Amino acid sequence: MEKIRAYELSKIFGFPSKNIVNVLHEYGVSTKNHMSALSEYELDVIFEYYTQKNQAKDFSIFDKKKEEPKEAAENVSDNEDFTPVPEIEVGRKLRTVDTRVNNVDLDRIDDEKIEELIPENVKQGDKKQKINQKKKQQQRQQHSTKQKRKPENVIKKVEKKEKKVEPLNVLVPNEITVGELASRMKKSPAEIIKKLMLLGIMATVNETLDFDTASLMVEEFGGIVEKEIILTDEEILFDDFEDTAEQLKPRSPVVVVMGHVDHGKTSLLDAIRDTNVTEGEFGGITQHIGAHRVRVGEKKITFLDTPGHEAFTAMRARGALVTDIAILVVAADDGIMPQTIEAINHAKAAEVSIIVAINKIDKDGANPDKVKQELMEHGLVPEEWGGDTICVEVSAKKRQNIKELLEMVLLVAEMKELKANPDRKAKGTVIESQLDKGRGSVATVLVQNGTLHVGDYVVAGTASGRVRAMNNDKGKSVKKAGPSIPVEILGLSEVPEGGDEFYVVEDERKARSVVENRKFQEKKEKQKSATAISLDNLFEQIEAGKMKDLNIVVKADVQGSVEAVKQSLERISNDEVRVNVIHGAVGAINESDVMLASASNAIIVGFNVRPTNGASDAAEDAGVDLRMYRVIYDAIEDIEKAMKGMLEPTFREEVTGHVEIRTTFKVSGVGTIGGAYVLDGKIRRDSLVRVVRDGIVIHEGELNSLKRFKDDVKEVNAGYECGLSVSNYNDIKDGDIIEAYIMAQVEPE
Ligand SMILES: Nc1nc2c(ncn2[C@@H]2O[C@H](COP(=O)(O)OP(=O)(O)OP(=O)(O)O)[C@@H](O)[C@H]2O)c(=O)[nH]1
Repeated sequence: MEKIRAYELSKIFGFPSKNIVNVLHEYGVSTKNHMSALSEYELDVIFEYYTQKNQAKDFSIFDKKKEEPKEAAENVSDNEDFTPVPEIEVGRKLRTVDTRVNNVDLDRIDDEKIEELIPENVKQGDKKQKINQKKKQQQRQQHSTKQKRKPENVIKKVEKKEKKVEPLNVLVPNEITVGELASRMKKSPAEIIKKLMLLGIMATVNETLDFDTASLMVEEFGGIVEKEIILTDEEILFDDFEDTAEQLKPRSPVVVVMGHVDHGKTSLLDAIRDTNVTEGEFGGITQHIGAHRVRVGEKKITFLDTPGHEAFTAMRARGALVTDIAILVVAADDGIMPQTIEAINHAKAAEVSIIVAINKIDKDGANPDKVKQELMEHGLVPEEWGGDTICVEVSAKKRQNIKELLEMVLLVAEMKELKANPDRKAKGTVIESQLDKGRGSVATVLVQNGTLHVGDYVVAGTASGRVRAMNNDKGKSVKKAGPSIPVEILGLSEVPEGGDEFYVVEDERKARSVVENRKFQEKKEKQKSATAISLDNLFEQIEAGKMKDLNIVVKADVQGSVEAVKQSLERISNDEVRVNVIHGAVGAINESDVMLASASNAIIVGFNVRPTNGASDAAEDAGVDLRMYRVIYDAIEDIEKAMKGMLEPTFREEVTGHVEIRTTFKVSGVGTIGGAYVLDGKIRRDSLVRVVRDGIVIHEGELNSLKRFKDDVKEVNAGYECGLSVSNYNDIKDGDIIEAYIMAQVEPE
């Protein structure tokens, strides 16, 4: 057991430690001072003492602010907030503790301890009684051992016992304060606090306990735990029951197309649509509603129309998990490119199955084997090479192998055993939405479970309303839509956001109040700064048990650094936190990186690279922590320190502005002078500077000179031209960006 010292206990109670020492002195323990570790017995004495003193009152003993009249204080309770104890003899007082109130647990202070405490003169009289009691007890025990041999007696005894100590059923919610738990357990908070202390948990009456700790307390006192489930209005309204195996029916897969720019995502989607039309599907041309369905034999596949991983991750960032399968398009003449890698990592982070479409095989330079080789390097091993990644060689342009690709999609879908229950109220995700002049709020929703009907009352984000009309992807008006079916719905009060979850609800009035409440909460959330993960709050989040994985996005100037950083970072995982590099690539930090980090609660670590302007803004909006380093060792050290709660951010750089070099000229004896233009913010003569070329930092240092026309100046603001030179660096070129920054002291929080 962890020992608690007198002063620690006094802190929990909120009064001077001398009070504790005084109480102990009063009860015959005289060797104690405020640093003394307290034995279990001494804790018993103190807790009983204060439990007794507060029996008649409420639990305000723990309310430090509550003031009692001063004159009520006596020597023991000097400066205490408590009702004073009547002045009676020590021996009697202890006996008072033992017997006065019926909820004091007599077993907890054993006879010997009481004996030790009772003064000799009092003991004399009591001793006989005690000995008699002991004898009687022994006799009773012997008697019962004899009886025990008969099984019927055993049963009787058990029954008797059960009748005697009725265990108390205690409702325990996910979180409960010590005070509330005590009242539910019909105990005093002091008793609970003491028990917690014996388990090494220091808690005050207002401290919140989690379900496990609270349950343990109930069990320790012989009670029975009943889990209390508190349903929110939304939970009651949305009726989120689990479907049984019999209710679940197969549903079609939902697919997204991703890949590098110009590798043929749009062409492939067009080709897929065409296959469908030429097969004579009724309804003709697909309307643009944000998603469409194609028929392959007896089955159907739902495609999301917006290609690219940005849209996909933006949706995931909002908590929406809509896709089952990602088709990764890789041009056979170009191979794996940066956005292909991004797409792979985005799909992996979302745990979506990947099928590779090796496109443009009709082209002369097409080399599908090279693509497969490169895929292997990124953890996707083609099936024909012994892995489990299906690769289909296609030509979107020539419409080659499109059907085979679709069949593979169905195959993967079949393996995933995608199911939903069509016989319940619909639930799904908003794919797209807009305000139409004539039709009002128009939203494309993907039904993910249940069936949506015209006339249903729907809540989507902060919008709600009755579905007035529904159109499918062929522009046809429909009355209902089941799982995996995208439909355009009219009738919502407002325009919901893409990625919003929608539910059909029964109680319209309640639904409106839920929506109102959501709007209010949303406002509050916006006011509250986002609690995204950062190195500064990492330790707190680990401590609070909120962090099990530390996700990191790594961007660096060269591939070698990406790999080195990845390996070194993953090696610093410890028992509490696993460090995962979810994406690593070469180049400036872009908005897509920030989106991935935001969706995966990751931090971004950059080596010799800078964020693009859009990325900096996006990171600030989303509360994503961007950390830039020049040396790998510094990054490892920072993250290690942050994991141990030892990071001391004393200085932090603050970018003051960006300057573009527009022309350069060499001056003998001085070096290269840049004719420049301040793009944003300002640059100061004493600024620290970084020379950035194509998003990569190529030099870091100080300014050598800063001039307007011929004059030296202290600073130049945005919109003005200037001349500058960088100390010890003469290689500045047209188009370079000079990032000016200062090191600002960070106030400790
Ligand atoms: N030869 C050949 N060209 C193709 C094929 N698929 C697409 N292309 C061409 O590649 C170019 C890019 O195709 P898109 O479908 O626009 O590519 P994307 O990936 O959607 O491009 P973004 O939307 O800009 O990211 C176009 O000129 C297409 O005609 C193919 O199978 N063979």
